[in-house]
Amino acid sequence: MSATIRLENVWKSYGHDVVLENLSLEVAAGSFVTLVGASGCGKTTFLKMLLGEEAPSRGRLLMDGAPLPGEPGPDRGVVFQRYSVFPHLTAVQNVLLGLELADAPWLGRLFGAARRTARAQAVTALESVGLEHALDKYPPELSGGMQQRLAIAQTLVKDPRVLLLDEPFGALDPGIRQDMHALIQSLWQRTGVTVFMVTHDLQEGFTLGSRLLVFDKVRHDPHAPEAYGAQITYDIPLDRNAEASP
Ligand SMILES: Nc1ncnc2c1ncn2[C@@H]1O[C@H](COP(=O)(O)OP(=O)(O)OP(=O)(O)O)[C@@H](O)[C@H]1O
Repeated sequence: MSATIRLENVWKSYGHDVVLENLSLEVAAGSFVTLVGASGCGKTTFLKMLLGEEAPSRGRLLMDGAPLPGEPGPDRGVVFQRYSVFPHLTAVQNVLLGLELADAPWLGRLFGAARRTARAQAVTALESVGLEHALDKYPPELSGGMQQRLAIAQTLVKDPRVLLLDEPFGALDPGIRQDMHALIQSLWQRTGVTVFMVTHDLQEGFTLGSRLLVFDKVRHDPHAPEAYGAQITYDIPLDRNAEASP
């Protein structure tokens, strides 16, 4: 089940440095929101707040009407541009670890039948991203695109309600990117998860999602560049039957 996200007058500052100012937004469950904006305007900070890694300085963040948990949890999955996977674990062990940490957070291990079930889930997740032939390979033996597929499987296996993607394809070659676009869209259509994806590629932003948000700093004080933060300057519904239906 995917989640509705609501921001009410959200501000984020680091000390005196205002990064994001007064964001208000309602995102329907099952939306695919792409985020674009100049470097340093706070897109990653926005994702970190949704993840629960950063708290808003002011305002409220709600998931399905309830305050968003103040720490990361399995209901919100994240994939970064790089380094999301553990190099010393095989593909299947990487995915299994995510499940073990979610289900047995203190021990970090499952045993017996629970472990066998978790392993089967991990294999299914790897199959869903096209890595069925690489179950026992280590990340350094995988291409960049395959590593990102692994990172996506590691996140999807926990059946998140919100998927946060921070330039997940930014480091990949154009041909591989096309394959990844097809993959992420089919996963979105199949699961109906609510997606937020940061990208530097405007075309990617326009073609992948169901809604495009542009972040920009519109207020400037030349004597105090840190006094104002970025706002959402464009909120564009894209021509794609809005939400995915799971
Ligand atoms: N933990 C932190 N402490 C202090 N300042 C921070 C912290 N994290 C981010 N910032 C500042 O917040 C601003 C926004 O950073 P953020 O990474 O969110 O931007 P971005 O839009 O994702 O940039 P890019 O597109 O280059 O990845 C930057 O000025 C950054 O220096």
